[in-house]
Amino acid sequence: MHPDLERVLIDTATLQNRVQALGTAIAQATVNAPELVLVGILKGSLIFMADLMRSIGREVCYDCIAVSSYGASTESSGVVRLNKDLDLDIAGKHVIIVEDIIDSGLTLKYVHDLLLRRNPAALEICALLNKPERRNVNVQVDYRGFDIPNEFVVGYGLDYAERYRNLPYIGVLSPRVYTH
Ligand SMILES: O=P(O)(O)OC[C@H]1O[C@H](OP(=O)(O)OP(=O)(O)O)[C@H](O)[C@@H]1O
Ligand code: HPA
Ligand SMILES: [Mg+2]
Repeated sequence: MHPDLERVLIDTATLQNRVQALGTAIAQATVNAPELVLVGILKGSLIFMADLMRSIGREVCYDCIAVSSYGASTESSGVVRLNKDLDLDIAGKHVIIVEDIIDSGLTLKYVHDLLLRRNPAALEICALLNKPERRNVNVQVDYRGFDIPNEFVVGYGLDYAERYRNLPYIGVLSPRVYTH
C-alpha cells in the first residue's frame, strides 16, 4: 500500500469484477441502440473508461470532455471549468457519460446539462464511485459501481493535486497529506 494512504478501500480484483458487471449491464441495456457513445470526463475517468469500454461486448465509440473544479484541494471550488469539449457530434446517439466519482454532483450536472442541449437520443450516466453523503446537486445515476463513505479517495484515475492517479486500487488518503 502507498504510504500516504490510510487504507485500501477497493482492491484491484474487486474493481475489475465490478467494472465487468457494469459493462455487461450496459451491453444488455443498449441492445436496441444502433449507435452507442461513451463520454469520459477527464482526467479522473480515464482508467475506468479504458477498462469499461473493453468490458462492453458490443460496438461502441468513445470521446472525452475535460472539466475540472477541484485543483489541489479536497473540496470543490464550486466552479466547473471546461478544458476540452467533445469532438464527436452526439445528436441522435445513445450517450453514456462515464465519471469516476460523484461527490457534490456539480461536475456531472454541468456535463449532463451541456450534452442534453445537443439532442442525443438518450443520455445516461455511469459512475464508478458515489459519495451519497456529500451530494449538493441531484443527478440520476443509471449505472453505479460502489457507494463509498465521506472520505477523500485516490487511485484508479482519481487524484489529489495530480498525484496517485496510477495506483491500481482505490485508497483513502491520509488526512495528514492535505491538512497542514
Ligand atoms: O461531484 P463533484 O463534487 O463535482 O466531484 C467529482 C469530480 O471531481 C473530480 O474531478 P476534478 O475536478 O478533480 O478534475 P480531474 O478529473 O481532472 O481530477 C472527479 O474526477 C469528478 O470529475
Ligand atoms: O474523493 C475524491 N477523490 C479525488 N477526487 C475527487 N473529486 C471529488 N471527490 C474526490
Ligand atoms: Mg481531481
